[in-house]
Amino acid sequence: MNILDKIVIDKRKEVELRKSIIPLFQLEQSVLFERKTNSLAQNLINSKSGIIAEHKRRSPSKSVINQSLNVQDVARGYEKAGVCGMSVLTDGKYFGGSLDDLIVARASSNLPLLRKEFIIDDYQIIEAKAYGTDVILLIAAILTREEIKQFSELAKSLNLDVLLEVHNQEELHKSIMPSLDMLGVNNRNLKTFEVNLETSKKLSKLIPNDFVKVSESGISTVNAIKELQPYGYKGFLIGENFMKTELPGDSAANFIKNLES
Ligand SMILES: O=C(O)c1ccccc1NCC(=O)[C@H](O)[C@H](O)COP(=O)(O)O
Repeated sequence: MNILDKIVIDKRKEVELRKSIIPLFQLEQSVLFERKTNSLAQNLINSKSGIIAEHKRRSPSKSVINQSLNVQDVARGYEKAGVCGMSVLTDGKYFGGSLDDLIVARASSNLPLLRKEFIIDDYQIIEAKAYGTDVILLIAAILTREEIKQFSELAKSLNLDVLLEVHNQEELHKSIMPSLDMLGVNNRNLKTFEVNLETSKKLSKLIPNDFVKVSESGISTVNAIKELQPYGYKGFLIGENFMKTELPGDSAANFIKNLES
């Protein structure tokens, strides 16, 4: 069984447990549920650099990235650096994240926040909104077309942006629909962890121009972004390259300075 299948099996159990602890109606009473959201897609369209910076402590492909930072400092640093949005991993078992990370990031910055999660149930979208998210991620590799439609339409009804992630042509063809805002190409194969930026280049011409194009994973140089921009990419999701440093905000600031110069 590959890691993605394992993550999804664990996630189903986790979500059932969460539902039994905090029922939906209680999530809908959160103060943040009424908050006016910020659009990541709009920020990317208006930006020259298009950086979405991630908070990532560890991952299945890289056991430890950085365990010593606090989310507040990371969020403030990213906002000061001028990123377009922040991605917050909320999975605990495989990435060491939590919904508390999302709350702390929300309290520390006004950036559009992406809940980076393996969404397999409506409940997680309501939860995302209740914890201050602006954007949800849907991963085509773990969802049917019907689920993508159901989840993206629910997210849009809550004024959340939707980033749909694909890794190959088949996933892309299955997923295209009007309820998506951004189409992300993950350069990492989530089943084998192989990373190749050519994936973004290859798939770019198949993505209709109605969607904001985002390239995700394995980006560590300004040159990589300069190579991807002519393919129509407006957003670049970067995790490890910033998080492996002592001051991710400063790394992001230098990166953006070099990109825009
Ligand atoms: O990063 C992993 O090892 C991973 C494994 C299995 C599923 C998802 C995984 N990562 C999630 C992401 O998409 C990345 O955290 C994100 O794109 C940033 O990537 P990077 O800049 O390479 O840290």
